[in-house]
Amino acid sequence: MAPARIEAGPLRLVLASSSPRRRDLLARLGLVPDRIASPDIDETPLKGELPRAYARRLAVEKARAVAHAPDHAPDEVVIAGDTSVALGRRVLPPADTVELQREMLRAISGRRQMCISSVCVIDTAGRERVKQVETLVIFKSLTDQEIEAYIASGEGLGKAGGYAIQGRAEALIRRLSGSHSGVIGLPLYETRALLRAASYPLD
Ligand SMILES: Cc1cn([C@H]2C[C@H](O)[C@@H](COP(=O)(O)OP(=O)(O)OP(=O)(O)O)O2)c(=O)[nH]c1=O
Repeated sequence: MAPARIEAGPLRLVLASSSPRRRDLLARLGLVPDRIASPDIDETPLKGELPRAYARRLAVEKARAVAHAPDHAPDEVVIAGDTSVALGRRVLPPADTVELQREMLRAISGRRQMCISSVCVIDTAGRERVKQVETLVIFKSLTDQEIEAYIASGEGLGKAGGYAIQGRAEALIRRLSGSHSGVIGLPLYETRALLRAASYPLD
């Protein structure tokens, strides 16, 4: 008698992110995570760490933190991301205060900045795959009045670089080249490719 074939059950998707934006971006791929986990990792850049390496490391560490946690199940595919804003060699931190936000908006005004978005997917065999996309963002030269009006909107507070492209900031952006979804938090093209490579069913 032929041995019974063990059918693999459906895979479960775990979003390793506390960001509601990443959940919304997954929805644009028709996906609803089976579980959402908040990775608790130290996001301090290493000494001398450049923005690309930083964004990549954070996406991987967030995914690993969830994939290696005791409540991780063998049928779970884990996805995590990181979005960092780089001005030259400098990673711009989240705008935790209005003062810091003002300082960053002045610094990025009229200058080229790179939004680096990394995605890491860990499949059920524990294999890690990472993709990174860089998006060039150039704001117009901002007047003090424009900066204060933007700050007063409250939109960019807490966000990397002090702005959120998904709101009114886009009206101040002269040029964007790369991945719009990547700037918000999860580049859809790369995310789809990584999930497919991890055998997660996607059209
Ligand atoms: C530049 C930019 C950043 N952001 C946000 C997304 C994130 O809050 C932040 C980047 O921080 P992340 O560390 O990538 O994400 P997070 O801290 O929100 O969530 P988690 O670590 O749990 O996955 O900047 C925007 O929403 N829009 C933008 O245009």
